[in-house]
Amino acid sequence: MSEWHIGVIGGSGLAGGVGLENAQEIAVESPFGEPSSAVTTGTLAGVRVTFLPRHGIGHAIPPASVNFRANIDVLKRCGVTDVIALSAIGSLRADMAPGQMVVVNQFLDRTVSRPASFFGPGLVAHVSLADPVCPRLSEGLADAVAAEGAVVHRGGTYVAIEGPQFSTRAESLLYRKWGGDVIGMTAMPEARLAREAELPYALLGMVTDYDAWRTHEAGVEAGDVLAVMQANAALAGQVLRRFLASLPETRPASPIDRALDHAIMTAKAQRDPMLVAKLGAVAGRVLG
Ligand SMILES: CSC[C@H]1O[C@H](OP(=O)(O)O)[C@H](O)[C@@H]1O
Ligand SMILES: Nc1ncnc2[nH]cnc12
Repeated sequence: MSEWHIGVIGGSGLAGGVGLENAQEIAVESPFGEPSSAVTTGTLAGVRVTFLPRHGIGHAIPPASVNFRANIDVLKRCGVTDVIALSAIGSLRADMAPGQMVVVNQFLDRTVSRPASFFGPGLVAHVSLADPVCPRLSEGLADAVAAEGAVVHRGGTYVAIEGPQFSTRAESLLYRKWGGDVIGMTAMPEARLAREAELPYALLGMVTDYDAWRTHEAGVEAGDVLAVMQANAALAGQVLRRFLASLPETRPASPIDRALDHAIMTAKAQRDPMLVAKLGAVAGRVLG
């Protein structure tokens, strides 16, 4: 068995899992509350994989109610070393067409109501988010998509909206002016929290629609998104399997494994012991 342990967060249309071998369902508790569901852990292409459906079983959890902290905490507790997030995304560009894949590398965060950090009063930390995704996971995923014969865009800026409504045409046009390439409702604060938990994170987005900026066309409907996702779910599984098969046996260290090295500001004597205890999985490496 390789040293990698990949956490896979499955988005819309992907709650059914990724076909793990020797799969076992485990309900893992988190001090941050209820995760979206129990995790399923098993192997794929000889690599340990732990799967979590972002919106819960049967897509019962809307984007703003996903407990992103609990989800990331639970993956960390399971011993995951790296996270691959799979998402349905709208396109803000003519050349990113439905059915194509985008390996996202930047974010514009417009979410407003979600706890976006594991840290807080009594334990202050500031991680760097300049480069919010892991380059080696991203490159490996993009190579796997290309090897499957699908169109892949290597990089793209994801606008994270609060939802649950899709955007107005004016918002969609504004996000294009801001430099947004794709749009979704879930990658933030997921990516922020993965970084705080020192988990390298990559986001494979499957383009399902053109959002609302093409003013001569009808706006996006959830049914359209799900139809494209259903058509692409098998491809997502094949890409994942190929990506896992491409991983070397040994996992070289990543700088993201040590994202908290210089992040914690609060003096030892001033730290809130309750919060320190809660952060055992996420930040135990640096909290001692
Ligand atoms: C079903 S359309 C909107 C829904 O799809 C995306 O979810 P995910 O990122 O989990 O695949 C989008 O962000 C919305 O939550
Ligand atoms: N156009 C869109 N806006 C927000 N989230 C989405 N998920 C898929 N398509 C989307």
